[in-house]
Amino acid sequence: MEQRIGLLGCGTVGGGVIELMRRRKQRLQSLTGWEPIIARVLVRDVHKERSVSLAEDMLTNDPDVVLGDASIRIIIETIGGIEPARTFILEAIARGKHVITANKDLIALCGEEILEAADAAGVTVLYEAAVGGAIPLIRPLQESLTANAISDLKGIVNGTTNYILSKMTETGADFDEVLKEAQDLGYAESDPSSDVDGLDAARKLTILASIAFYTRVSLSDVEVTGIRKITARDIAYAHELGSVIKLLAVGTERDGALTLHVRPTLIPKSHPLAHVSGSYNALFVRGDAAGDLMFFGRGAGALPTASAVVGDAIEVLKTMRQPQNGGYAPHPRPHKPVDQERAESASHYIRLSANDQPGVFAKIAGVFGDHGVSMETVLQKRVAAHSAEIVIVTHDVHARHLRAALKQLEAHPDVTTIHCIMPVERSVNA
Ligand SMILES: NC(=O)C1=CN([C@@H]2O[C@H](COP(=O)(O)OP(=O)(O)OC[C@H]3O[C@@H](n4cnc5c(N)ncnc54)[C@H](OP(=O)(O)O)[C@@H]3O)[C@@H](O)[C@H]2O)C=CC1
Ligand SMILES: N[C@@H](CC=O)C(=O)O
Ligand code: NA
Repeated sequence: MEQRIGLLGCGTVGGGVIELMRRRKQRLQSLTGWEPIIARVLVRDVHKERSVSLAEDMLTNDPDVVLGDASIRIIIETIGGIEPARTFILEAIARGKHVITANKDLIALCGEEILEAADAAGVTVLYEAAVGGAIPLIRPLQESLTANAISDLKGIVNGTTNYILSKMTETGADFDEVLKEAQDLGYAESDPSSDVDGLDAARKLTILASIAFYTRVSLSDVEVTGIRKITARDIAYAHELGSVIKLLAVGTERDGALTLHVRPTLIPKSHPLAHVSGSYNALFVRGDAAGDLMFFGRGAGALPTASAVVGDAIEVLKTMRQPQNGGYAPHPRPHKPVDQERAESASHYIRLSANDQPGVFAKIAGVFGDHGVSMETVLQKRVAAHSAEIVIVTHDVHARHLRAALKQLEAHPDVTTIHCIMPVERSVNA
């Protein structure tokens, strides 16, 4: 029996969904007992060239044609952003349709509203593609691992920035040029500043942390630093220090309080996350019963993302008579305070420029010493007449002490600029 599906959006991900559903037509039928058909496709511009061939009468730019079609019981949303995606999804739910979405912006910001509406309407909303593209993360966290108290999430969850940093490291390529490549490959968001400024990763951490720590985390709870300030010089210094730079999303729970960060981080080359390159993503999870787990795979791109969307579609088709929600909202969850000050002490990388005169380094070292910050490694290079660039890797230091030392250095007459500050990840064997 046919099961008609409405697709909202037919760009990188939507095109991939159509292609993969065509490829797996027989399997979808035998697995679910339904014959799923993409019946209608909503786009902005019906005349635009598409990556997949579509019958003319499938395409529309009128949302009512899709949402108002009572024979369509499943909606797949691949438009992105908050509006009009939110309104379309809420309308679909109100009309009793199941929803699958790849939209992390929307789930991170309005997940509660959407999943409560779905719960009330008795329909299913799934969003495996929203975090980590092809990597199964949402379902393992909310099903296979729910018996655990999860204490740590740490990973690379943005393909665009990982592609940019990998290419800058491997080929010395220029930031703008590599960003353009990531856009051409379909990895970047429609506004790539979401990727570059760390917001996309923060949205994904919001979703992951809410599920993993069994609470409700807001996007504003996440401290975010993007990769704009990372230059070829930092990448070269990282190399000299036996490390690479990655944009890490980190969430921890200690004694019932959370810390949530997204920031560029120096990672030793011996660390497993150092080898996660290009559009690949990886997530390390620590549970009290399961111990340490590592998830790895393609985090962006048409077919990797479609893999997760179509996987969700199969789940919806299989369970259409037994709605089961995405697990993000339906039950009240304990409130857990976010306390970034509880972050454990960590080693830090600092690159600064200072006057190249006798005694200056001793003064800088003195400021660090006054705040209890001790140095593990120091690199110093003369970059121009009277100007030296100094890279300091500290021993483990609490953020409060480092902030105080840096504040004093910012005002120091011999320090011209503090270019870059990043935490340093310890080697797993350390
Ligand atoms: N690209 C990736 O690797 C991944 C993307 N995602 C998420 O998937 C979603 C889609 O991303 P992606 O496919 O890359 O985006 P694209 O920009 O490639 O595609 C967006 C599609 O939505 C359509 N659209 C945009 N605005 C409207 C509107 N107002 N009304 C109707 N249709 C509209 C566009 O129509 P038209 O074609 O006519 O312009 C286009 O077909 C986003 O939420 C993104 O975050 C998740 C994981 C990975
Ligand atoms: N822009 C995102 C796409 C997938 O979520 C990324 O680069 O990871
Ligand atoms: Na996923």
